[in-house]
Amino acid sequence: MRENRVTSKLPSKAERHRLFGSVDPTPGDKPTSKEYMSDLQNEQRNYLFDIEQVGIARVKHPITVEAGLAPASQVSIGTFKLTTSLNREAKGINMSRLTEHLEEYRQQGGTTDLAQLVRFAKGLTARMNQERAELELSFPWFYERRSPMLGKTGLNHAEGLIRISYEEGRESRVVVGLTVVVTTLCPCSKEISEYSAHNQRGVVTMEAHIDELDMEKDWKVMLLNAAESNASAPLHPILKRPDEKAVTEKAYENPRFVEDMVRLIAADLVELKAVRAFTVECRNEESIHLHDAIAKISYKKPRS
Ligand SMILES: Nc1nc2c(ncn2[C@@H]2O[C@H](COP(=O)(O)OP(=O)(O)OP(=O)(O)O)[C@@H](O)[C@H]2O)c(=O)[nH]1
Repeated sequence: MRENRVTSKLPSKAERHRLFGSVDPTPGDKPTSKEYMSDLQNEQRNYLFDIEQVGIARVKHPITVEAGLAPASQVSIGTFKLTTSLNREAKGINMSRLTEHLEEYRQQGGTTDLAQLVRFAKGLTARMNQERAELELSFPWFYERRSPMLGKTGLNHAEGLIRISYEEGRESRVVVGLTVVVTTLCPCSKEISEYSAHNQRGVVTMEAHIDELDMEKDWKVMLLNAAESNASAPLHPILKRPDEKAVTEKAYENPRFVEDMVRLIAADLVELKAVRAFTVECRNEESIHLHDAIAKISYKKPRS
């Protein structure tokens, strides 16, 4: 194969672009200033159907996360979905206003504070001149975790979720969620074996409809505790041998099926005053199968 070398003086960059197909702008007769441009989105006709949600998704954006566990504040990467309703008389939404709204929120120090995000969703209906708006935000949340015997701190992480639905004149619907990974040890395996018991990572996903924005406790810590305190054992970033012995024995002392996990966590969520309804799912990445074991409970508290 011949040596790959530039054999002559390189053409200028403009000549290179032409060589590769760039052409000059073609003069046209369409308006270039906004006020004279056609505005298809705002054309009013009967477009047959109302649309529940139209907007933008997978919008990556820095977000400040405040927490009841150290670190008290961190900048994380949020993934946003921002949508509004659209009546059948309108052709389209003014989509650029969604990211304009998000940019303003960033400049105001955009956090994951629930009351601020409800105000964000309310502001979206006004800016978009639509009846309903929905915000969905997922983000990794890092929290300090100390090892059980030697107190070695490191960072664990869980996946946070906030979903806010706003409609003028109605109570906002605020749903928070957390996906937490824990250790689960199989009760059947422990019961039937002379020694040992198969255990694995269990992925717990909770979503809770809450009705108190100024909650006295951080909802992330509440959900984290509901998952970890009912597991065979929590996970740690750093474990020295005394720590590893402690978590190994703790898991053996607390065997949990996926069914046990969702029932025990559901009991904790029922006891949480701020929680109005919830779903909890546990998915075990079974260490003795190529498949997972799963279980899910959905629950709605009676109206008090
Ligand atoms: N509604 C709609 N807009 C789209 C779609 N695809 C692209 N766009 C957006 O259209 C936007 C421009 O429309 P508008 O946001 O109404 O822009 P504008 O009318 O100049 O802005 P305003 O003065 O705020 O109304 C661009 O940001 C595009 O992202 C689509 O499928 N539906």
